[in-house]
Amino acid sequence: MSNKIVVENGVLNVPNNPVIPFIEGDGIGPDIWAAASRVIDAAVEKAYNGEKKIEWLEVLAGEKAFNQTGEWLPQETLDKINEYLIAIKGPLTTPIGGGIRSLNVALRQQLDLYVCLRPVRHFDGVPSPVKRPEDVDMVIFRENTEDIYAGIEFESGSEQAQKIINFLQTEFGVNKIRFPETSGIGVKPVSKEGTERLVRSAIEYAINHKRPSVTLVHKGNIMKFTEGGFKKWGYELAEKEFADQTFTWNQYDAIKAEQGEEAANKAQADALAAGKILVKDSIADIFLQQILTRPNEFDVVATMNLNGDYISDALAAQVGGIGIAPGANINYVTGHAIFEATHGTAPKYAGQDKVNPSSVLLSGVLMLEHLGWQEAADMVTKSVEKTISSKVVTYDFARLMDGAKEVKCSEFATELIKNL
Ligand SMILES: NC(=O)C1=CN([C@@H]2O[C@H](COP(=O)(O)OP(=O)(O)OC[C@H]3O[C@@H](n4cnc5c(N)ncnc54)[C@H](OP(=O)(O)O)[C@@H]3O)[C@@H](O)[C@H]2O)C=CC1
Ligand SMILES: O=C(O)CCC(=O)C(=O)O
Ligand SMILES: [Mg+2]
Repeated sequence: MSNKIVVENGVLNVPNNPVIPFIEGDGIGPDIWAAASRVIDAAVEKAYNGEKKIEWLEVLAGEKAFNQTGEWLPQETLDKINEYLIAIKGPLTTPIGGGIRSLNVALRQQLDLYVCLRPVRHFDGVPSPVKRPEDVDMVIFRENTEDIYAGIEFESGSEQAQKIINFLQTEFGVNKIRFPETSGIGVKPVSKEGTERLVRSAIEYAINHKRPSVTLVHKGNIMKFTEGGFKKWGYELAEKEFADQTFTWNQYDAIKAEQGEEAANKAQADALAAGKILVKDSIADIFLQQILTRPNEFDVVATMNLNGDYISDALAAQVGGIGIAPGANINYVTGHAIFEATHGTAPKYAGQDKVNPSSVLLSGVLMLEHLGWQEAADMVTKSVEKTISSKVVTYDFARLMDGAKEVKCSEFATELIKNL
């Protein structure tokens, strides 16, 4: 039997010995990947008595790729991930202000991994800056291919920036560019198709996981045709494709305008009592306040690329930080997916065997669940809970916990394996 994962009629077919490409990553990547892969392998071995085993295949990206091949993201890496469908990666460095564009973003764009899925929940015993971290249980659906992350930017003073500014001024009468001589220019594409496939995935997830609401987060009051478009298209999609399963605030407003507030309240209450999912929206700035003050009100969150990047780190902080925040980049149509930590390369800790491997490990748990290997996934999750509850933790948690025993990244993995 082939050891390739394939999609057949929209369903993943996973052999017992699937080949899964991995990118080790820059900075802390080698430390956390070594630790996390040991735990994943041990859990799979234990859960299936050796009947299943992942055949890891290293593919290169980032500094390791550049040093070995002269390329930051070799075509062979993209080809292998394309071929084997599912991959996992450590973080990759992106220089600020100049140099290469993000390899992380490039991977998502080139494989069209349009959903960045980032579940955020609290693990018992994890130290948190908020009083009730257990109230945070949200799943972020971040659009992963559009927005200002498309990388269409022109430097201040460049011929391109000047041409665009001149064009805007002469063709469209734009007179609002405050300092036209020295402005850099960025372009923010947000499309109906891009919004629809993201919001569709978020609503399907809410239906499949029995989540009561989907919140569209946007800044549509200011960016009317990009972020405002996202909100409009999101509501339209819910009402068109999920009419029987959802009730939207858009519908609430229409009923209120025609029949008054009482009728709108009743329609919403009836819809929710019938098990429909509430599709609502929130403007991004107040959303960042409300996830802190009343996190109970939010479940599935659908948003654009930049908002999703900010929201995922902010929410991660409420449940213990990015050291424990997992993620996945998925194309639900082709079946391609790359699982990856939410955090970056934390260069100051590179090579110190110090940081928390939980983010990439829990991304591995998402991967195991995606493969249908739920037993192994549950085993890792339970071990993380047990190990943290026993107060054996890496530096990031130890500095916030009384009476904790601080261990290295590799020692934490060994403890996790013991607790499987
Ligand atoms: N998907 C990806 O590959 C991503 C890549 N990046 C890239 O990473 C580089 C560094 O980015 P930076 O903004 O410094 O953000 P990082 O996420 O790399 O690090 C910021 C801080 O977060 C904490 N942290 C990160 N990872 C861990 C971990 N595993 N365990 C414990 N604590 C952790 C550390 O906090 P403390 O100092 O408090 O100990 C660290 O100093 C940049 O080039 C950036 O572009 C960034 C995000 C995602
Ligand atoms: O690609 C990068 O360097 C940063 C990306 C990022 O912060 C994220 O995807 O969360
Ligand atoms: Mg980020």
